[in-house]
Amino acid sequence: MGTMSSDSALFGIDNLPYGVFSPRDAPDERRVGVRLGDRVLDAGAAARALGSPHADPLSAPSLDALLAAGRPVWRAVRAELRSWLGDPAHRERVAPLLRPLDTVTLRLPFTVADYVDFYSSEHHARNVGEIFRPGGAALTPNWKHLPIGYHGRAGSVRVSGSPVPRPLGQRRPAEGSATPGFGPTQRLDIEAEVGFVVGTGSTPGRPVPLSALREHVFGVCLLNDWSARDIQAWEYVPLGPFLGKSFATSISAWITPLDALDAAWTAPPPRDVPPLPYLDDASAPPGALDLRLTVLINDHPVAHPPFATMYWTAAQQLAHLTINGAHLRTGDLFASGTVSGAAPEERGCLLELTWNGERPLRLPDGERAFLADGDRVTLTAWAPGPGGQRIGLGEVSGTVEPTPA
Ligand SMILES: O=C(O)/C=C/C(=O)CC(=O)CC(=O)O
Ligand SMILES: [Ca+2]
Ligand SMILES: [Mg+2]
Repeated sequence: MGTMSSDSALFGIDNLPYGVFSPRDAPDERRVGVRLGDRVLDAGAAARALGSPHADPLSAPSLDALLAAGRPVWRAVRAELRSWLGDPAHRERVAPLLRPLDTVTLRLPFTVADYVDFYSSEHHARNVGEIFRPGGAALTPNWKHLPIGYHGRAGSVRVSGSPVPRPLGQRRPAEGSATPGFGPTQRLDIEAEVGFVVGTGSTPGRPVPLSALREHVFGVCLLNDWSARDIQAWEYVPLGPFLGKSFATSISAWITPLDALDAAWTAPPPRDVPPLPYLDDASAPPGALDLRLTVLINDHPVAHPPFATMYWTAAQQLAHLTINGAHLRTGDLFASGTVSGAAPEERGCLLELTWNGERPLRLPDGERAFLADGDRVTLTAWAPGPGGQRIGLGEVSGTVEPTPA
């Protein structure tokens, strides 16, 4: 485990992210857990021991019931957890229900309903435009009018620590050949992103306004949208990413409730093109989140993407996702898009960091244009919390395995 994630200062009483764990000696069980420092509270057992009215959702084998319960319950449960874990009066009953993190296995914490991936970093979009469409406009004409996205494959979302086999696929025919290349991807990449987890669904036909974000979104996770650039570059015209991004998407095991991120809201970049009214956040409260990401390859930091620089916010993404009448369901996951800042060391994928392989990264264990088999990629992040503390967002990691024989 990375040293940052074991820093108990990042997971204090003002954080309390949710996950699902199996005790090491009972791998088939699934229990809702709440992280405090380097320990995990068996939340269902605590709720039963302390006579909580919310013992049912907390005793479920996933976060699904808690997500569906809605914001008043999310807030009530958080207040209870703060009291159980912070008030000395409860210490004796709660202490035996806190387990060291290294005695549990963390699981995918909720059932992923629909998965959407946005493309909301202007820096990323400009860089990728220059790399993939040289000579064309870096931004497509629609870019500043709507948050571009694509529907991904919910079933390929996996929890941190799950291996990522190198995908197989077609690539552009070699010069002078009429037949596409085929084989394990030669350009396996990462995309450092933030995922938003929907709790409360919405009504079909009723768009969700910007102001309703917090009624629907329960919390955030870290997300790595593993991408095969050679497969993607050949397949994606005209309908967009397909097999180049549907083989694996990894999320962190801990879902940080939005209620833990109150101190992290900040103003998004200036909107130089006024958006249509349903996307216009000029008079809305600050809609960007100040999350500081780090990308590590084999524990070596390679980038520090700043989430606050994203052009389109989560509220705008949700408003756009539903403007045609599409509705939200509990467990929907929407990802921010690759987080890239203005500076070269703030870029959230290897495609940009190495400029499509032209300028390989120098790591302690050799040069990397794209990922090698055996590489372990980790994303971590923190956010400002109350009183100058830091709120840890945990980590999402995955190790690249060779294509199965
Ligand atoms: O501009 C393109 O052709 C491709 C862009 C991406 O691959 C980025 C993507 O998946 C969305 C994102 O994560 O920002
Ligand atoms: Ca992506
Ligand atoms: Mg994906």
